Amino acid sequence: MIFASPEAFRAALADLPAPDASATSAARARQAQLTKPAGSLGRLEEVAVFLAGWQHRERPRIDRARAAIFAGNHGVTVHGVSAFPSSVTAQMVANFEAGGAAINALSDVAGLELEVVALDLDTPTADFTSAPAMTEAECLAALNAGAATVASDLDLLTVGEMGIGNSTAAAALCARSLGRNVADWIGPGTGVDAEGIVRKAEVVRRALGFHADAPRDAFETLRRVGGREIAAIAGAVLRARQLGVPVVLDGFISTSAIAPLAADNPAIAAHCIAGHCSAEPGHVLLLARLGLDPLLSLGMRLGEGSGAAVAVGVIRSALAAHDRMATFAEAQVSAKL
Ligand SMILES: O=C(O)c1ccc[n+]([C@@H]2O[C@H](COP(=O)([O-])O)[C@@H](O)[C@H]2O)c1
Ligand SMILES: Cc1cc2nc[nH]c2cc1C
Repeated sequence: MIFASPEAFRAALADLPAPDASATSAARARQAQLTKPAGSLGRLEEVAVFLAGWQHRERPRIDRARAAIFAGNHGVTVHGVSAFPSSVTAQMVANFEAGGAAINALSDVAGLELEVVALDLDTPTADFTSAPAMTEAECLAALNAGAATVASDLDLLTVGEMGIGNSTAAAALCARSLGRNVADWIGPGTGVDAEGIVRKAEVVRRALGFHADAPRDAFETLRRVGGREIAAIAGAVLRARQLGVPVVLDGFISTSAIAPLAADNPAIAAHCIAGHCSAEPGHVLLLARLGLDPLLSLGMRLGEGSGAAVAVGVIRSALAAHDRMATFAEAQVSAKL
């Protein structure tokens, strides 16, 4: 067990490593010498410098990268909060294993090792409108399942999830961690209609009321209104930070996993890139609160790490330019007047 107790998780969250300042400045200096007007590769330049800092090298690379996809089931689905039945979670895990899902195609193209972790699908979390979603032991197990997917030799980790009903858990996590009106965090998820959206908001309001007097730290919030796959993402992101592995986040649900962590330590998102901005309406608000500027905005709202995988193509382009371009001196190109 990497996080042996809730206290060990809290201690890790309180003690986040910083990026390597000398690798960051070496990469920035290299960018200034490459054969292009300063800043002309825009965000690609920032991505290369960002990865240099977290990978501790002037020329970051992606030799080994993993897409970790976590699946969990949710007791809150008894309230009719999803357009699909809970059985789809296990069916989609089988589809991931058979190679037929979007993430299979997209992780392959992006050069990512795909690791699918199904978390106790036969035992949904408790209905969090009337009980904590998980016991302490269950939440700890999920955090550790996430942490276990992070190897120290990974150059990059992308995270994703599959869990019918989890857009309601994500909304509850955001509302409890970050405030705002509950309705701001509610959206169609897999495609519920207007009545479904009203129902989801009512469920989240009830859950916030039920847990109002409970402790508000990250572990308790994940345990009370999160889910196993969401806690696993939180554990993976925190473990990646400890090991110096940069992370690409996916959509609203993946990103919601770090909302409670950010409430305790706002620096948690510093090693994360937002791969994309999902069409789920809360995502744009959540990214702004975390200080994350998404790389892509393609109207995607699938989950399962799909947007993060597509963003890896852009990240690879950023690193290829940073690594392979000639400097003004090498190419004998005249510098700016
Ligand atoms: O991540 C997103 O932005 C996202 C937006 C909408 C839906 N999803 C996926 O849809 C499922 C959650 O939707 P729902 O309606 O069952 O709460 C879950 O399996 C997610 O992967 C994911
Ligand atoms: C079919 C299907 C695929 C998914 N992938 C991630 N969430 C999903 C939800 C559904 C319903």
